[in-house]
Order: sequence, then C-alpha cells, then structure tokens
Amino acid sequence: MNTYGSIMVVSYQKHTLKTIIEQLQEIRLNEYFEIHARTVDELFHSTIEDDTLVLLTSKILLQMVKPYFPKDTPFIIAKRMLNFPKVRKVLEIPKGSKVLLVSDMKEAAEETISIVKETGIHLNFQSYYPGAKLDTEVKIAITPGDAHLVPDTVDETIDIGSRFIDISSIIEVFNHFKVSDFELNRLSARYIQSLVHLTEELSQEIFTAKSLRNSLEQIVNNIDDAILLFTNDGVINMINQKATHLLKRQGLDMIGKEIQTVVPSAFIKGIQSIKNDDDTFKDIDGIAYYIRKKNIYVDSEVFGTLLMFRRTNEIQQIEYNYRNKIKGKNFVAQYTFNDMVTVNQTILESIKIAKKLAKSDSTILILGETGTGKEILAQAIHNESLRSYHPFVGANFAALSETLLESELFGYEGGSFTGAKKDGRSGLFEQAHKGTIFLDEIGDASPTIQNRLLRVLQERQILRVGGEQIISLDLRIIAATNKNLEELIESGDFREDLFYRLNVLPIWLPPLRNRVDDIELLSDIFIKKFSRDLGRTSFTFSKGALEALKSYHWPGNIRELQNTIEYLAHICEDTVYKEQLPFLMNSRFINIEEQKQRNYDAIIESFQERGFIDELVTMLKFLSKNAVSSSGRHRMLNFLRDSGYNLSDQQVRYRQELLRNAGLIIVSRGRKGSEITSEGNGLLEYLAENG
Ligand SMILES: Nc1ncnc2c1ncn2[C@@H]1O[C@H](COP(=O)(O)OP(=O)(O)OP(=O)(O)O)[C@@H](O)[C@H]1O
Repeated sequence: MNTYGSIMVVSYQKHTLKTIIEQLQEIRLNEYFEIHARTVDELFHSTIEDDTLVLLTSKILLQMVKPYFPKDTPFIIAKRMLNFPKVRKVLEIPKGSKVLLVSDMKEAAEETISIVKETGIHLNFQSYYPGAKLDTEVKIAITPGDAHLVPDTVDETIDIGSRFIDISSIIEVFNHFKVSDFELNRLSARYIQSLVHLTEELSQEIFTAKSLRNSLEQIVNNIDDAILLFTNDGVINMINQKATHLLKRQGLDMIGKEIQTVVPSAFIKGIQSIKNDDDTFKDIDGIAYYIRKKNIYVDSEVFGTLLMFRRTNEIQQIEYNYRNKIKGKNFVAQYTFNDMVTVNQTILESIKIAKKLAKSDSTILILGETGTGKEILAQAIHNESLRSYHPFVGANFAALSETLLESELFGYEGGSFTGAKKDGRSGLFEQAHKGTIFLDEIGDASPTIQNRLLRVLQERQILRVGGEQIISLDLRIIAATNKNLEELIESGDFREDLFYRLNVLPIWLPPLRNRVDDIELLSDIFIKKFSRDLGRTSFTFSKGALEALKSYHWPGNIRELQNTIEYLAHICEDTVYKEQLPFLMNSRFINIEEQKQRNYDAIIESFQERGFIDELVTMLKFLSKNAVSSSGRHRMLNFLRDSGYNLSDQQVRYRQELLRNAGLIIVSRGRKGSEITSEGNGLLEYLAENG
C-alpha cells in the first residue's frame, strides 16, 4: 500500500487506544497512513521506523514516552472531544452534587474534570485515582472508561467512555505529512459521517427528554458541525449556533418555528433533493457544503430529520486557525534580560551589546543553534527598547508553507483565495506596527518571501496579497536563524542583498556544549521550577550524572536541558543517577535485559556513593539463602560480623531500608521478616557475571 507515512498512536490505557484506533479506521485514516498503536508500557519492546509521527492521546504522556523515541521524532498531542451522548447522563445529576472523577492518574483525572466543566456541567468534582485519598461520603462517580477503578463506596457510576480525537488534530496529522487539500475535504466528509451516530443518539434525547433541554442545548452548541433538527411537520426542534451562523440567522430564535419561514429557501430546496440517510456535497447559492441527512426514530417511528453540515472550505479555515494558534504568540513579549540566566563570558558580552542596541531602531540578526535562547533575547531587546509598550509579533518561517506564510505576514485583500475572509485580513507586519517583528528561522524563507522581505526592509512598506495599496509601517525588525546564511548565499538559497540588510548588528549565542559553566546553573533553576510546579521535593545529580550532563553535546541546547529536567522531575527520587539520563537511554530499541542492567548499574552506583556496596551485597547474599524473620536478624548480624562488617542492629535496619527502596528485598512485618526479590537475585547474578 502506498501511504504518506506511519503514525504511532500512544496512550496510557488499552481501552483509550482501542476507541481511537476504531475512530481512525472509521474515518479511513488507514488508507493514508500506516497506523500502529501502543500503550506506554508496550513501548518498552517497540522499535520505531523513520518518518513515524507519534500521536499522543494526552499531554501528560509526553515526558513518559520521550526516552523511548529518537530525539528528532515528531509528536502531536491530540486534542480530544467528549463522547457527547454519554455525557448526557451526567446532566441528570443535580447541580452542585459531589462527584468523584475517577481515572488512572491524577493528571488524567484533572484533565477530564476541566474538559467536562467546559461543556457547562457544574458539579462539585473531586479527582480520584489509585493512591488518592477517598472521601467515602461521595456516592456518584464519573469515569472516562476506568469503571474498574471506581471505589466500592460509590453507589452510581457513569462511564462517559474514552474521548475521540478532534478534527483539528487529524488536520494536524495531514499537515505534517503534507497531504493535499482535496484529501482534506474528503476527510472532513468522513469525519461528519463518523459523528452522525453520536449526534443521532443525542437528537433522540432532544426529542424525548424535554426537561434536560437547556443542558442538551449546551452540548449541541459545543459540537463543531452545524446541526439542525426538525419534526415531520417541518417545525424546528433544535438548531445549534454553528447552524444559525452558516445560515446567516444569528440571533434569531428559530426553535418552534416552521422551517420554511426562517431558513433561506435556497437551502431548503438544496436539502430536499438529498435522500434520507444519505450524505453529499451540495452547492447552495454558490457555497459548497457537505451535508448529511438522517431520519430520527423515536419508538421505531420517524419523528423528524437531522441535518449535519459544514462548509467544505472550512477545513482550510481550521487549518489556517490552527497554524495561527501554533504560532501561539499573543503579541506580548514576556521575557526580559533578567530571564537570560548565564555566567558565561561570551553571553554576558552579547547581553551588554544587546542592551545598547535595544535603544536604537536598527535591524538585529541573532545567530545560534536551535534552543540557544534566540527568542528570549529578541523579546528582551524589545522590552528594553522604546517600543516596549507596542506589540512584539513573532513569525516562524519554518512552521508555515509558502502560501500561508505570505498571507500571514503580509495579510490579504478580500476574495484573493479560497477560504479567505470577505473583507480581507491584516498580516503580522501590520499587526506589529509601532512595535517589533521577530522573523524566526529566516534562513527557511522561500525566494518569493525573500523578495517581499527585501522591500519591507528597504522601504518599511508592504502590499497585502492581492492588494494594490501600499501600506507604510513603523517597525523594528529582529531576525534569527540557526542556519549558516553565508553558506545559503553560496548555494543560491539566500539573497545576498537581503543578508546585508539583515546583518547590520549580528549577535551570536553559543551552543550549550560551549557553555559548560552554565549547565549546572541552568539545571538548578529548572530543577527549582519543575519541583515547584509538580509540588515535589527538589533533587540533585550524582557525581556521575553531573559529569554526563557536562560532557553531553546537547544538540537541542537549553530547550533540551529544560525538557530533560522536566522529565527527571517526574521520574527521579532525591538523586539522579547517570543511567536515568534520557539522552543516554535514547536508543531506538530498548531491550528489557539492557533496561534491567541499566537499573542495576544505577543501584550499584548509588550504593557505591554511600560507600556501602560490599556490606549490602553481603546482606543480599545472606538473604538469598535464608529468609530473615525479626528474630533471625541476629543471625544476619553474625553473618555480617563473620564477613568482616561490625554493624549495630540500627545500622542493619537502615541498610535493609535501602535494599527495600531499591526493590531488592521485601520487608514484611511479623514473622515472615525480610525476603530477597527476583530483582535482588538478578543483581547478585549481574554482579557475579560482571565482577
Ligand atoms: N539564558 C537562559 N536562561 C534560562 N532559560 C533559557 C535561556 N535561554 C533559553 N532558555 C529557555 O530555553 C528554551 C529555548 O529558548 P528559545 O525559544 O529562546 O530558543 P531559540 O534559540 O529561539 O530556539 P529555536 O531556534 O528552536 O526557535 C526556552 O524555553 C527558554 O525559556
């Protein structure tokens, strides 16, 4: 099969994975991509092909899965939507009631609470997950597929099922693989089809459960497709905001009205020719729609008709909005020079120069590898400048296709391309008027964009796409790149005249591997930040780990260091050992044996650092032959003494605790006492084999 590439869907739980794979198959994504599915646990034994896109079902998984993938693996965190007919049962719970939201992890429970709240459901939620404190007074539980985790004290459980992937994330997947717009339209159609049965169920509720009407309306308004429901007599029973918008009937109360009197006649004519239970593309009054028509049955009698529709070019709009979103900047520079932490002389010099340059209006070019702090520096310069009360607008040249980038940067006049807004739209340059525009990854600009940029740099003037009127702007330009522009000029990929316009005041940020003096300082700051964010105690690095941090080449620079520490903050205890460092574990295939050995190495290193290794091994050896009840500790003391270690009872207890923490022994109260685990025996074998 010829596909665009591979996707690996990763979730924490099997049932989530199942729901999502079924959904992806329903919209036939498997015709475009090879789809693999793994739970986090299964990643342990997996390999990953080149060019695989990893689709994570929740953002909490990101840090958990990173060690299993090569550094440059692309990830998408799926946006997910609720299975709305199932949520409907939640509406029957009296407002303000105490409810447990049960999931497998704290973060997952909290994420679900906030998503349920977004639909306008206001209950008194308490998150519950294995290990959480339980309020036994709470008698109702809601769970996204984890009914088995609901505690016995609960009388009623509502399983709202796993959430589906939202279309915006599916579009993100298509964008990643650069699938054509035509395919996107087909996808949109299938997506609507896949939602139909959900909406149909909901419609039946709407017909029957009048008392819940207000709450149901809220759910229907949360659906991204236009929905219109009318009875056999042509009376509108339900319409969502999306539909009133598309039919240009905003603000009109249409419920209870005859469809003929409120819906445009061209639209009614258009839908009359669609058969029931059919779906089709339809051109109505010059606008292309994708429409699905469905009979609604109540007690096996046709009760009315459900229409679900979407404008076909809306997909392009979603794509456009999505791209605006990933740009994610709200035109305010957050960072100042105080955020640029460093003791490195080169950087301190650069900061000194940058502070002086900030006051001028000259163009600045920041050079440096990815993640070295180019954007922080650009924002700091803006905030130090006389323009600091005006916008700071970032544009990333690597994140957008040429056509989108052009309209993003320069704006467009109405009607200049499909999906364009009627009245046109201002671009980022216009939005940065009086402030600073940050042109990130400028080395990726196409020749067309480079031409247009040259004009802005020379004249401080722009033309909108499809426009004729020249717009003059007052702007400061800061550009950045991780590419070698001189090489690009030589290969003919970058205009020399543009380079000279940009390269007025260049500032270079060295890579982290050349700033070894900053590694410890930055690590400490990130440790404090993430420990605080996670509400955990701080941690430090073992000597071995610190050396590894300092000798690693940090291709992702400070961003990578920051991600590494965030990951460690999730998994480590008080001390991080070398073997826990994700960049050392980052092989494509992590074999269980290898993983075990790494754990043993980490344990051995930690015992060695305490200077106890030999006596702890002696204790393990003793335990591998004898289980030690509390009275038997005496024999253990004797055995240790015979082996040359004169320890007090208290000292033995302490060492037992260390062995227990490392999972090498089990210490039970009462007669059974201490026993060696299979891990403990494994460590002894490992030591025997490796000296
Ligand atoms: N000196 C510093 N002190 C503290 N944090 C820093 C410093 N420099 C960079 N960072 C952090 O490192 C991350 C990467 O920085 P930034 O986005 O500015 O890099 P960049 O060079 O613009 O990267 P790219 O080229 O990939 O866009 C950010 O999260 C930032 O907060």
